[in-house]
Amino acid sequence: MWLKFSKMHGIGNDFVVVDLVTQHANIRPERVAELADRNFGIGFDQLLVVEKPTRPDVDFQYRIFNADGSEVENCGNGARCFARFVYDQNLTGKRDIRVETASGIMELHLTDDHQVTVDMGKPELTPAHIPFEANAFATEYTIDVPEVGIINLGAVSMGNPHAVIRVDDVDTAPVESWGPAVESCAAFPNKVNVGFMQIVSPHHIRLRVFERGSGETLACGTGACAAVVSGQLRGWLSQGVKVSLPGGELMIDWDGEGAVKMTGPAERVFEGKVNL
Ligand SMILES: N[C@@H](CCC[C@H](N)C(=O)O)C(=O)O
Repeated sequence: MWLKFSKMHGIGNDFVVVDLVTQHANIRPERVAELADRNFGIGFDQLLVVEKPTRPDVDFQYRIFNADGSEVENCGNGARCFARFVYDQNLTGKRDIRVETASGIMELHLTDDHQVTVDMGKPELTPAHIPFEANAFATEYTIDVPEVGIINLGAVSMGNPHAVIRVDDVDTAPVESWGPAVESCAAFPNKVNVGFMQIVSPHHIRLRVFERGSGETLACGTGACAAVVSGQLRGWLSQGVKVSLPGGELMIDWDGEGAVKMTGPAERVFEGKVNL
């Protein structure tokens, strides 16, 4: 069955977005992986699915599939595109939208200046909840990664798991080699997204992210939030941080205790029809 979709991106992290409120389909992981292929499919980092909510206090259910077909808990850049999509497609008239994800409730706000601010919720730092193999919380952990060696990292969940590694220069960071090795190391039983963070100043970082299930992307919203949380906890950053990613910039605000706020753009590229 042919379904309408929108191709969108949030600073280069690109998505196919499908409305399953007014259309019907079963999502099959192997079909998602075929469509994500940049030569033989449409090409995308994640497939975002809009569904009816399962509870009365939210507007939609938001489901996320990585390029390898795995369903995951959260996607920050996707959340901004989700808000733009449901508003532009007239699925809602609200500019403040509540969605349920596999990791909890998110609040999305379409601003007057064509940006989207997302309340990403509180970061989860308890190792067992990330999940990460450690006896107790620490702002920094030292682990031995096969093929890499002993490295220091921060571990944070923004609904999905992130490792944050500080580097001197993101341009020369070993993203292609360390990324997959850390992603699949035993310390993260559900695998992990791997961020490489360069501190420019207490209010500015540069970041590259090797995403679990998708590889390096031009931007990762949850990765930007995790990097800022980790950088603040490790004493390198102050509240209110500009994050420069290969595809553009995000503003991340965290008061050190509560929810993380992320602000950035969301763009529609084209529309099409696909057989899911
Ligand atoms: N691009 C996303 C994150 C998508 C999910 C991630 N690859 C995972 O497996 O957790 C973002 O902008 O946050």
